[in-house]
Amino acid sequence: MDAAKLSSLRRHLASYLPADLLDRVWEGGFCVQRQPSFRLNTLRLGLGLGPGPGPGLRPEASSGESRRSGQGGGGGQGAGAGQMGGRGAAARSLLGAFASLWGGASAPSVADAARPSGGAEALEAEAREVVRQLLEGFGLDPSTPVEACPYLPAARLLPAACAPHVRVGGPAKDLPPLKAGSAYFMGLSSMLPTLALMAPHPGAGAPGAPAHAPAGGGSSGGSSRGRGMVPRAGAGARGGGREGAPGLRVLDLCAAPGGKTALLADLLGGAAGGSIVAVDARRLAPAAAHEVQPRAPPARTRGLSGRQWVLVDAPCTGLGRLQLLRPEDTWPDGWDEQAGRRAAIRQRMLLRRAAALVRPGGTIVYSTCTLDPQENEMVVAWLLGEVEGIRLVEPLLPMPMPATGPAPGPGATSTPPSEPGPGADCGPDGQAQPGASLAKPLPFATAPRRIDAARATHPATAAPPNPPSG
Ligand SMILES: C[S@@+](CC[C@H](N)C(=O)[O-])C[C@H]1O[C@@H](n2cnc3c(N)ncnc32)[C@H](O)[C@@H]1O
Repeated sequence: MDAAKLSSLRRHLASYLPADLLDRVWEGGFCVQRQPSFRLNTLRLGLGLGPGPGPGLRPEASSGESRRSGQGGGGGQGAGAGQMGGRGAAARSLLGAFASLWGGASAPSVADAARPSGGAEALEAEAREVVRQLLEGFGLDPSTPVEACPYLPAARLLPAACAPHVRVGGPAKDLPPLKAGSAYFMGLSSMLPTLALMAPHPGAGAPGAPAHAPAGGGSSGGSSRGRGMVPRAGAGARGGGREGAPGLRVLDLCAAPGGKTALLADLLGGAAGGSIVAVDARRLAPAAAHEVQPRAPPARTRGLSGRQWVLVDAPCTGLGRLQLLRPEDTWPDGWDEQAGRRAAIRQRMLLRRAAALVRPGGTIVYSTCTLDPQENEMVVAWLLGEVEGIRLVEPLLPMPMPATGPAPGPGATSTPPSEPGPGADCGPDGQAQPGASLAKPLPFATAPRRIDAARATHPATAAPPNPPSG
């Protein structure tokens, strides 16, 4: 990138990032090799395992792994969990809820119940073997402790020492588990959009409460009588599982290359009557659309049929990735001053389409991997002004939601940018930042916004303006 473009990129970032954060983003992007500790914080990676018989790698210790309890205290050891401060108890109970909802040790999920006998053990053994091969491949002691991921039972948090080995396009891709497709690397922030689909939100009623607030009900948040997509902590315990999952139909509107689709399939693998339809403008061989059916339907279906989620993991300028780049990386060569504006037009088109497709009572999650408010807050504010009967809800995530950027514009029916949720503060790629202050929240690169469709008022079917090419 030439000097003129670099300075215009810096001016652009300075228009919405606080100066100290801008410095950190900038340094992280271009001088990362001189700041290895920062890089290590932002590259605390989860290891997803697939394909497997189900989502059930329990967050329990296996040989060489740190032990974690399931319910409640289970969240105490995860990324950033040590910096929960006054929010610690809430965070622990939330993480406990996530763990129990998704197959944690104390509460088998629907998928756990459906898994063929021996499946969990087989997957556990596979996880150990994958971890061993990766650590060996990185030249580390294969008995190095590896933590379970509190948000996804079928994942592991690799030790920070692995970070230098797993950069995009780095040598790790040639290690056997990755070549064989039995594992993939995923930044924790990449899990957030999927978690946001499933997370409860403040004001979510008890199971059995009305599915959603009345149409046009104004802001959500604490006053909402709506119901989260998953039960609250403790609900759906043993023998129950994910009450929100049965009958779920998920449309993954921007699916390629498929990281979040795979995560969704992991998490919903055993849900009765559920399906994921994943589409993308990019053509993937042999076809552009894939339907993923649950692997093993459970014996019985619990209520809440026909729930619908739409995930819009939109194409964007990707400025959040600055943090992850090394000087030799060529990106963001494609960036120019109009890139955000062009991306926003396409994002609006996609969100409008999602709003037309989602059923009343359904949920849209919108996410990007950019820091630019014109592609984030402003796009969501636009949709809220454009479509009646939808509202923004703040999912309770085990990692905080973004709290920066301009408030939504006039006409928006939304909550203001949220306080960070329980958990640790986050860096620009959404990773936990040990030692960062909760009083000064940082933005996410991947910043999922969840929009609930309360009633059947859809935008006109007329297509929005064509997005510019490129
Ligand atoms: C950020 S990527 C999605 C990443 C993906 N969700 C994952 O987790 O692997 C955005 C995707 O949107 C796709 N896209 C762009 N315009 C689109 C459109 N009009 N309809 C559907 N997909 C589109 C791009 O091809 C790209 O694959």
